[in-house]
Amino acid sequence: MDSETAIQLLEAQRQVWDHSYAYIKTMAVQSAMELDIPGVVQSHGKPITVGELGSALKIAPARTPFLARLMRMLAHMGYFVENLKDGDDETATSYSATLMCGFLVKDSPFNAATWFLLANDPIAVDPWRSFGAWIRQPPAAAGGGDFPFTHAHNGKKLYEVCRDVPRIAKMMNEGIGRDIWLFSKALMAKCGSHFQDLKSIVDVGGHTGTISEALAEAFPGIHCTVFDLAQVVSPAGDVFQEIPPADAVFLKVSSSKSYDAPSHNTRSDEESFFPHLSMHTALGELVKC
Ligand SMILES: C[S@@+](CC[C@H](N)C(=O)[O-])C[C@H]1O[C@@H](n2cnc3c(N)ncnc32)[C@H](O)[C@@H]1O
Repeated sequence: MDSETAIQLLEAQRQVWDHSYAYIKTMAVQSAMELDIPGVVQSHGKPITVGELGSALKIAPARTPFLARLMRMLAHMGYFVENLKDGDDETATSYSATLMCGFLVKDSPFNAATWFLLANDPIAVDPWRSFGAWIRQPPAAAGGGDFPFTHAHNGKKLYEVCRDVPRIAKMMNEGIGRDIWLFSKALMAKCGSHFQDLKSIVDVGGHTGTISEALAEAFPGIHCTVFDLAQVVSPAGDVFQEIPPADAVFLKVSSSKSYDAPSHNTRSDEESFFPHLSMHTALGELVKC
């Protein structure tokens, strides 16, 4: 083997190893949340050393080197800024919180813990586990509903699982609620003026009405209708049956793309796995910022 091939193979192997151990990042975030590390670092008010953090978390000194490794990992992932000290004493390294860290703080209005638990729940992970088995099966008869998700959940789509499993419904409602809170602030800050001439609007898949509340507060003249499924609001409806009349339909489009990347409105990966998202492309966007 020539040296160039050897180096290319080693690099390829490194990437495969990265993927083999990808779960470590997820587990590091989970451990940080369980220990409330983000809350302790943020409330400290200034960079906190690993030693101080260990004391605050009541961790035995013998275990502090493990805490140091966890903190280093979380810093590499973007949750903390690391301030290295000269010398070998890992416990003297200090850390301060980044914007990302705020999403893991318990009392934050945009805390992402529930979403994290949902994303790692067997309900979400099982479709991936059975993907190989599903894709080898002959396609189901026409009529829709043939997805890895439905295959893993006895033919049920995500919102049917939500309707039938209270634990998932609770996590979805809480997770979506926190997500919309932040989104509604960004929406009003970045494109609030798009709504000013409207007399009425219907928020399709509007959950419990957080966006409508923000709209009504900014533009008291707008009549907002929140339109969602029966397990979320009452009166309820199904977007595939009818949408109440209004000057405009508001529909937030989910995308896996970065907020900085140009949007080409293609089917996202999630859309293919979670059939409920197809309603987003079925109706298109009202507001493009
Ligand atoms: C991912 S949440 C999005 C909530 C909010 N619009 C946002 O942008 O954050 C999707 C919402 O669509 C609702 N939904 C799903 N299928 C629906 C349907 N067939 N008709 C009406 N609402 C639906 C769900 O109950 C949920 O509240």
